Amino acid sequence: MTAPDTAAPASTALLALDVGNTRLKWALYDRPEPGARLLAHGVQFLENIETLAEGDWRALRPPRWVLGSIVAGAGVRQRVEEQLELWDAPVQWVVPRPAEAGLVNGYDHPTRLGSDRWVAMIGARQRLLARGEARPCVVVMVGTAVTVEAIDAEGRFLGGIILPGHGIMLRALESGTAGLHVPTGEVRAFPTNTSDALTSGGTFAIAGAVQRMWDNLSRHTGQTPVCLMTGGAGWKMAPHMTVPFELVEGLIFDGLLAMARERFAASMPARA
Ligand SMILES: Nc1ncnc2c1ncn2[C@@H]1O[C@H](COP(=O)(O)OP(=O)(O)OP(=O)(O)O)[C@@H](O)[C@H]1O
Ligand SMILES: CC(C)(CO)[C@@H](O)C(=O)NCCC(=O)O
Ligand SMILES: [K+]
Repeated sequence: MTAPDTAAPASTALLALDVGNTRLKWALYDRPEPGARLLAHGVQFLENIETLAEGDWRALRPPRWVLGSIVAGAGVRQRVEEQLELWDAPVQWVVPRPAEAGLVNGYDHPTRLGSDRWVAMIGARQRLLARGEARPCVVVMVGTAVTVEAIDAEGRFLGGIILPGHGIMLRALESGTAGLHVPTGEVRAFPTNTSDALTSGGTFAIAGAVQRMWDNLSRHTGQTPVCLMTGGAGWKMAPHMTVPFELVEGLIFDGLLAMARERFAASMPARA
């Protein structure tokens, strides 16, 4: 049986959420699969989540599905879910699995891996496969915290590192020492003042960590890895990286779309 042409089309929109340590990022797509059209997107500090339903989300096309990554705690999750009551769509929060969307999870306890890390890696793997490059890959996310992951050519997540983001590093130094309270400086090869020394130190710590994981993965696989870097502060790191890399926007959203295809595409109305 086919529905009459005159019936209003059911929404096939997907709301994708990336609830980080500091901010919530959201994106509304016209359908739940890679290549979907982006209808609207935005970002809100976690303190301001309460404004979403009455504000940014008020006039949106109602999503049929909501799929999210969240690394913030239960309190934040509860507050996001309250805003989502605006629509009927139930929310699915990603919990990392032993394997999904072409990626195998090598974590000792797969569900303890941060969902943002899992989703970004799925996004990275899909991106490489889409262009026929099944190569080892280093995935870098630069945000409140920094993560650097290693994936082999077969799509096995071998392991990764977590380090403080640039902001946390500098705040830790400020609060842990007596005399370090200075404005942001410049990245210099040989810093000669405190501001430059701090800013360069944080930047080199991140660039050096990426170099180290890239070396580990090269040695382990005997191949030259691809390095994909994402996150709001990725562009700040870009001039200072020591391995070849690509800056890619929204790996988390790429990953959420790939997962949405596996979870929801079967319940999409057939296209004419
Ligand atoms: N020069 C810099 N180099 C690298 N990182 C920086 C620099 N300046 C700021 N940052 C980092 O960028 C972060 C902001 O990045 P981003 O916008 O991705 O974070 P966020 O969305 O707030 O994080 P989350 O996703 O964890 O909520 C800051 O917390 C800080 O640690
Ligand atoms: C490491 C962060 C904070 C990065 O956002 C997040 O992925 C997280 O809280 N992870 C849980 C611990 C883990 O990934 O081992
Ligand atoms: K994040």
